[in-house]
Amino acid sequence: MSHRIVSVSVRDVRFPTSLEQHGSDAMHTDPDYSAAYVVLHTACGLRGFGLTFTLGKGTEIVVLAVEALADLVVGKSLQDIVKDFRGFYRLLTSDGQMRWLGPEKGVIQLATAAVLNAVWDLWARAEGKPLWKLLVDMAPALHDCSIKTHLYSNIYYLSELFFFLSLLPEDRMMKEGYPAYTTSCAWLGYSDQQLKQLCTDALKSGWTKFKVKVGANLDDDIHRCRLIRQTIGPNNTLMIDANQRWDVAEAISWVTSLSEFKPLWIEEPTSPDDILGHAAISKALAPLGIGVATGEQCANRVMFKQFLQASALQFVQIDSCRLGSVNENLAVLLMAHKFQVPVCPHAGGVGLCELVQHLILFDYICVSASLSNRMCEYVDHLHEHFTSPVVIQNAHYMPPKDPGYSCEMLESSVQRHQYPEGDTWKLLMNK
Ligand SMILES: C[C@H](O)[C@@H](O)[C@@H](O)[C@H](O)C(=O)O
Ligand SMILES: [Mg+2]
Repeated sequence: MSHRIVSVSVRDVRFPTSLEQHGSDAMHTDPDYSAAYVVLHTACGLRGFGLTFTLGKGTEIVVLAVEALADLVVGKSLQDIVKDFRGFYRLLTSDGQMRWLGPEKGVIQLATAAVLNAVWDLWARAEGKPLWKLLVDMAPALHDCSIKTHLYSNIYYLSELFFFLSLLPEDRMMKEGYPAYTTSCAWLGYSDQQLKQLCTDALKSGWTKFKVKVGANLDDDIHRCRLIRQTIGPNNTLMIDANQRWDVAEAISWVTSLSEFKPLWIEEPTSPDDILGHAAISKALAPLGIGVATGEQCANRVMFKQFLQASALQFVQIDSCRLGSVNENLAVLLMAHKFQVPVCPHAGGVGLCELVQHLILFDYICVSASLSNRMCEYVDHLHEHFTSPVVIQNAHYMPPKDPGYSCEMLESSVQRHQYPEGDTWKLLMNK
């Protein structure tokens, strides 16, 4: 069957999460978790679903960017795309006029991710497999999907690495799942009472690794980290996340002041583009046993290449929507493996957990073959809007079984939350 793409639809779907301060951090104080939600329609009726994660008003710009890319997709058949997937990636990212907007960063890259996520979903559905399984079954052939440009020369030939892929049996993942940590107990806007209650509940459900937002006020951070450390005890894992709030020297002194709470990592301590700044922070914090994690705003593989080359991060946080979909994430997984730096994906938002679980399963089964110092982020928000929501058991992601990339939303949810015409928004605007 040809699976020719006959149309692309994209919708602006927003959830008013800022009302209860879900998702709040030192830089994003009123986040409404949102998605530019893409559906590819094929001549034979099969559909592919994709999205990119955004916040509130930003969504309308990403939607326009997806519409601008749609012409490059309509008329193509899935078979032709996957036969030369690398070429298709380059077609989307190298349009002579739209490339000026990035290249491969910002709004246009988020839009590329939404479209390509939908293509991968379509492919997995056409094969009748969950995406992670499609990737595992074709591991050596993935060479043709990954992005090689700008990775060559001083690092290695990406192609070489594909010959050294491991292939662990899937049984362990099917039985135990992939280890996760939770961020949704400790958003910056939550009260002490909320923090304590959510951590206590999470401990009862088997969570052992917790991330706390910091960066707005040092006294408040000391107070909140103390409260959480006391609640979770000395042996559970704590991470802290500043969402780019500091400059380099400030980051070092602030985190040093929080070192008594024994965080495993400081996430996004400074500008996400400041690679050498991250290297300086990494060096200064290493004696304290605190690593640097970053990636949720790392725009592309070339940035990751330099972070790795400069020893500027100790935890790679890939993102299923910030990078150019599976294609670019594959390149980053392989580079992280080459540098022996653990990958701990960024998730949460709306749909990011659903998407990235596929990539980290592939990483474990085919690339890293290790769980050492590795875990995938989880937040407990908005899963009820998906047709195949993530399954968490005892703080582990259980491998998805349904065909596709798990980001199809319930049509009723999309309609209710579409901005501005959905009922949720009409009600809020009339208040
Ligand atoms: C605005 C968002 O909630 C961010 O705070 C969030 O993605 C965060 O950085 C995270 O690591 O989960
Ligand atoms: Mg973060």
